[in-house]
Amino acid sequence: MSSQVKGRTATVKDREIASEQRYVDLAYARLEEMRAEAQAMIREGYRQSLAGTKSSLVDRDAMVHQAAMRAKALDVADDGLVFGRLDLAPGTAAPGTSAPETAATPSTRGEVRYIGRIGVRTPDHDSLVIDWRAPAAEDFYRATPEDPRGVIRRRVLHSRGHTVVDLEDDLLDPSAADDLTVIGDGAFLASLARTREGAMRDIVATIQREQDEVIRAPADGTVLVRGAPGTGKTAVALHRVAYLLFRHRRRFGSRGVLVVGPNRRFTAYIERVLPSLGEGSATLRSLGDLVDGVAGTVHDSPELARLKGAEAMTRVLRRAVTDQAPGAPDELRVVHKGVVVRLDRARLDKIRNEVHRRSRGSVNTARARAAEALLDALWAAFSDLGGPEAAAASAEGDLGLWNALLAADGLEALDDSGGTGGAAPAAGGSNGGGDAMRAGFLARVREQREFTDFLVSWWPIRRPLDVLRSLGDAGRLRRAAGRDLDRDAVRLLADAWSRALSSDASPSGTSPSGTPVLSYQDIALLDEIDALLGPPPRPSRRRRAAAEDDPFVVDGVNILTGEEAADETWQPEMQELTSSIERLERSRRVDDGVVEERPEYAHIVVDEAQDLSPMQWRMLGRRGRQASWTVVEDPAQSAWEDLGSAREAMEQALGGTGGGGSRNGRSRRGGRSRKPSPRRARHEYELTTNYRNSTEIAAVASRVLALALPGARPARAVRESGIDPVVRVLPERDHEEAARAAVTELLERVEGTIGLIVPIGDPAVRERLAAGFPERVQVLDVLEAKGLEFDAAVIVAPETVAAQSPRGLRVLYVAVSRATQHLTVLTADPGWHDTLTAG
Ligand SMILES: Nc1ncnc2c1ncn2[C@@H]1O[C@H](COP(=O)(O)OP(=O)(O)OP(=O)(O)O)[C@@H](O)[C@H]1O
Repeated sequence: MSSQVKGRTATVKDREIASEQRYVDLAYARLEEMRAEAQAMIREGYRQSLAGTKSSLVDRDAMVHQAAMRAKALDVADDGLVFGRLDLAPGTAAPGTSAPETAATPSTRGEVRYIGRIGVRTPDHDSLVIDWRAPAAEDFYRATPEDPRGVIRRRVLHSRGHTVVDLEDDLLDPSAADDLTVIGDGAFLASLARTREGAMRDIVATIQREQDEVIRAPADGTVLVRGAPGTGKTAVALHRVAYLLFRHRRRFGSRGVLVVGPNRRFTAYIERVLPSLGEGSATLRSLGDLVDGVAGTVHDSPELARLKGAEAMTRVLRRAVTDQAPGAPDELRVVHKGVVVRLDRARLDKIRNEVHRRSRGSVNTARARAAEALLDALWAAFSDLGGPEAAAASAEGDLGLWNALLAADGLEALDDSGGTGGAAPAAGGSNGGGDAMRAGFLARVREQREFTDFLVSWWPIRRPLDVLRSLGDAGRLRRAAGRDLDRDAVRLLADAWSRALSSDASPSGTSPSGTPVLSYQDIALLDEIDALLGPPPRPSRRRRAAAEDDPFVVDGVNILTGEEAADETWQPEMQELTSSIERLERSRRVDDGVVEERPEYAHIVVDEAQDLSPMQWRMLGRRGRQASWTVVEDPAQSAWEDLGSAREAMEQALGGTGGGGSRNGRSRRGGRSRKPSPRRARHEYELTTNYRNSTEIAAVASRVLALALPGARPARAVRESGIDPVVRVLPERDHEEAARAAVTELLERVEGTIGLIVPIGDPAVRERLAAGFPERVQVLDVLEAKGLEFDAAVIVAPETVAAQSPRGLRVLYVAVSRATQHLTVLTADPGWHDTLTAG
C-alpha cells in the first residue's frame, strides 16, 4: 500500500522535497557544464575566424550561431528547470530515458523520468531531464487513472529559482504503488488561484491531457480548437508553437511561425509565454499590426466593422484602384511638328479601362503598359489629323533632326525620300517608312515633358493609404461601390475615412501628430489594396548611363515603374525637381510607410478566430498560402454578425486559396481566383475545463451564455473560491463613481490585476475612470477585453453592452468571463440583477 500523506506529515514531505532537490541540483550542475561548453564553442568559433579562410568563416558563423542558440536555450531553464517526475511500472523503461539512480529512485522500482523545460543529458548521454516536448514526456501529460500508460505516480515539482518548494502527486495506478509516497495538497488548483500579474505565464508543468492532445496534434493541415472562455485555448496554442518549433525546427524555424491576436493589449499579455519556453523566433502580431508601416489601433462601430469587413469590399476596392486617380488631368495634349494632338477624358477613360483589363490587377506595374497605350492613341490621333503627311512634307528640311532622333532610338536612318533603305515614303502606313515615321513620332513624344508629367499624374504610383484616403470622397466611393454598398453605407464609410484619413482631418480623426487613426478593419483593407496595386517600386541597380538615356527617368526616378534609378552619383538636391507631383510621390514613399514585402509563414496561429471578418481572413490567407494552421476560437464569444461569410473566407484562407495577390510572383496576383486546392487535413478539438473562473463566476457567465447562445454548453469550472460575485443596481448617472469605488475596494482585496470593463464609447470616459489608479488597474472597453484575464473585474452597464450591437450578448459573455476571483457588476436595470444572480 502507498503511504498517503496528503498534507499530513510535514516531515515525509520535507524528506521527499529534499530528495528531489538533490536531483534538481544534479541537473543544474550539468546545465552549468553545458552552458560552459556552449560558451567554449562560441570562443572556438571566433578563434577559427582568425584563420581567415572563406570556408572557416562560414564554419565559424555556423558554429557560433549554433552555440549561441544553445546558450540561449539553456538560459530559459534557469527558472524551474525540472518540474515533473514520472514513476513507471517495472518493465516499462525505454532505452536512454531513465534517470540515473538517486535516493528517490531505488533500483527495485521501474523507470523514473524527470521532465523539464529543456533536455539535459550526462556527458555519457544518459538522460537527466527530458524536454517536455519530447515523445518520452508525453506520458506526463496524458496518463490518467483510467489510462495510466504504465505510470504509477506523476509528481509535479514546484520551484522558486533552483529551489524545490512544493510537490504534488497524482497516483494513477494505486495497485502498483506499493511503497511510493504520495504528496498532495491541491497545488494544481492552488496554482490556478494564483495572483495574475498582467502577463500570461506558461503552463508547462500542469498541461492537462485534453490540452496536450492539441499541443501535439499533427503538424500538417489545420488544427481547429474550440472551447469556452478560460479553457486554455490561448495557452495551448502558444505551447503548440513551442512544440512545433522543437519537433520540426527545420520546417517551421526557417519559414517562420506567425501568431495573430486581436489587439496589442492581447499580444502584450501573451508575449512572455513563448520566450519563457525558450522560443524567441515566432512572430507575434495583432490584427492591427500585420501590415508594415501602418497600425490599426481602434475598433470601428459594429455597423462600420460589418461594412468594412464584408467580402463585398474586395469588389469595391478593385473598382477604386482602377478608377481615375485623384487629381488626374482630364486631357493629354502634345504638340508635334506644329500639330496639336489631344486625347480627351472619354478617350483617356477608355485607355485606362483597357489597360486595367489587360493587366488584371497589379495596377502600379501596369504604368508602362499605360504609357504605351497612350502613345499608340496619340499616334492614331496624329494620323487622323493628317500629321504624318505634314511631317513627311517637312521632312526634307528636317531630315537631319529626324535621323538624330531615330539613331537615338537605335533605328535606321531615313533616306532622302523619307523612307529607309529605299522604301517609298509613307504617311502612317504599315510599311517600313510608316513604321519609321511612327517610331520617330513616338520617340519625340516620349521625350516631351508634357507627356511625362501627364503620365505621372494620370497614372501615379499609388499607395494603399492614398487609395483608402481617396474613398473619403463620397462621390468617388459611390463610383467604386457599384451595387455592393447602398447610399447609407457609402455615406457612413466616406464620412469615417474622410475624418480619419484626409490630410486636413479634424483632430478627432487623427492623432495629435497628424498620423491617421486606422481601425483594425482598415488594416485588412489596406492589405487588400496593396495586393491589388502590386509590388511597390524598389530601387533598381540600373546604371547612370542607362538612366541618362532613358527618357522615362526623370530626376532619378523611372516614371513608368516608380523605381529610383540607383545611381551613386545622383544627388536629389543637385537636380531641380520640376514637378511638384514627383516630389510628393518621392516623399510619400517614406511618409506613408510603404508596405514592404509581405512575408509568408510556414505556420499561422489565429487566436480569437471567431471575430475575424472575411477581409481579415483574406489578409491572413495571403500570409499563409503554403502554411499549416492552428485556429483557436469560441463561436459563443463572437462579435461578428455574419459568421457564415467569415467561415467561407476562413475556408478559403486555410485551403490556400485565400484572396489577393502575391509579392513574389510565384502565385496569383491581385485577387484573381485560382482553382481551389484539395482540402487540407483538418483536426478538430474541444477543450472542456475552465481553468480561469471560479465556479461562482462561471455560474454568472453561464447565465449570460444561455441568453447569448441558447443551448450552448458551458465549460466545467474546477475551482471554488467561496467568493460570490456582486451585482449592484444603481442609476446610470452614478455608474462612474460606483465603478471607481468598486475598484478602490478591490485594490485592498486583491494583489493582482483589476479590469474595469465598460461599454464601447468615448475614450475620455475611460481616461476619467482610470485617473489616479495604479498600473494593475486596466480600464478597457468590452472589445479590448478579449482574451485577457484579471484577478478581479468590474463590469459597467451590462444592459448597454448587450444592446450595443446585434451580438451584444456575446460580447457581454466575454466581459463576465474575465475574472479569476472577484466579479462586480454595476447595472441600472434590476432585470439584469435578477438574470445574473438567477433570482
Ligand atoms: N493546464 C493548465 N494549468 C494551469 N493553468 C492553466 C491551464 N490551462 C489554462 N490555464 C490558465 O487558465 C487561464 C485561461 O487560459 P487561456 O487564456 O488560454 O484561456 P482561453 O480559452 O484562451 O480563454 P478566452 O476564450 O477567454 O480567451 C490562463 O491563466 C491560463 O494560464
